[in-house]
Amino acid sequence: MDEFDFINKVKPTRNFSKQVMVGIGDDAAVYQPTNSYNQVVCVDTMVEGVHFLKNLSSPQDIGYKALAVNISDIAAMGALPLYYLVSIAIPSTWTEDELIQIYEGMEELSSTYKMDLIGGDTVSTSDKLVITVTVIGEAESHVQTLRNKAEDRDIVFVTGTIGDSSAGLSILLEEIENIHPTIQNYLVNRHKRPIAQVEAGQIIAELERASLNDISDGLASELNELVEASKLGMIINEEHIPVSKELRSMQDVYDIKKWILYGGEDFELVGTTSEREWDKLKQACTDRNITITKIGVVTNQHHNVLLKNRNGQMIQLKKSGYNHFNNK
Ligand SMILES: Nc1ncnc2c1ncn2[C@@H]1O[C@H](COP(=O)(O)OP(=O)(O)OP(=O)(O)O)[C@@H](O)[C@H]1O
Ligand SMILES: Cc1ncc(C[n+]2csc(CCOP(=O)(O)O)c2C)c(N)n1
Ligand SMILES: [Mg+2]
Ligand SMILES: [Mg+2]
Ligand SMILES: [Mg+2]
Repeated sequence: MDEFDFINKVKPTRNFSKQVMVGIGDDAAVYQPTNSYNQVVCVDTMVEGVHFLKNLSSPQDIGYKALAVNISDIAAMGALPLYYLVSIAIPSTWTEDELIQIYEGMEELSSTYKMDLIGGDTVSTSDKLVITVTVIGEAESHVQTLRNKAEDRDIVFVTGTIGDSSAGLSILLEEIENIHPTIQNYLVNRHKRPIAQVEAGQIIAELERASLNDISDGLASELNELVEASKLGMIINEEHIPVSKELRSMQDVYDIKKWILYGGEDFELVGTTSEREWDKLKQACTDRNITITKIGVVTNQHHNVLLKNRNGQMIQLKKSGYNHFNNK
């Protein structure tokens, strides 16, 4: 494979945005930001063996997810994704065709948001494939859906359903078996092709005040990030955490609770807003067919995340979940 030839192959033939002055082909990309918008930038990396296994995910799925997880961070900032850059470290175990398919997976998702690929980097590596995606987005300058914006008595909410991705991973890794094929397909797809909650993020961005986070490391971990940043506490009602009918159907045989609380990679949004604004948020989401659920309340009485379980007992939800250097 030739480095320059490869770059030419992944170079887009056209840009959606007229604000891109220089895309792929020079030392850096140049784009003109929109007046009165803030630029919002994030980067997340996926590593073969850590975030995906080559024999269990297609190259398209890997590309799709590498971009989706970054769009999810942009959504959590109440912003819209515009541009992306891709850095890829390639070992000899990957063919050029497979690499092009990774880009096809990203292109499939980026075209739904009309995002432009404006740059990146291509290097060789000795062992595992590493893909790093940077996404640049924009939000109107008043938007501030930050982790430290929670206040006493806020409603804690979450979009979608929680735990599916992690259960899907357990199926992929053959940690569990004899699951009905329809349920398997649903859960594995939730793991391989997470849907970033951009539209929900846009609705939340228009509230007077909201704290927001996306769920990458697990619900317990992200809730703890919100309370740490806001210097408050939370009481979460376990029975109110939304769980898909597919995951629910497994509860008699498997411990679905560990997937729901600590699994991660749901890429749903979790946040808080005032009681008054909650009704408005719920209605706006319902109108757009977006699932959003109240799961608890913020309190200034302590600095922990407490979970009221099905027996009415309060337990502390620790910040455990996915941690690269200290897992489980
Ligand atoms: N190596 C690093 N150097 C500089 N900043 C970093 C580094 N790693 C993380 N950060 C910053 O730390 C903050 C938290 O990063 P983190 O990766 O935990 O968030 P996240 O992307 O929402 O979570 P996840 O990576 O699980 O999706 C972000 O502001 C991020 O830019
Ligand atoms: C093969 C394989 N083993 C384990 C996992 C689970 N996993 C990996 S990283 C992560 C948290 C988010 O990552 P980050 O914090 O880097 O954004 C999770 C839950 C997986 N996806 N694939
Ligand atoms: Mg990150
Ligand atoms: Mg995040
Ligand atoms: Mg992230």
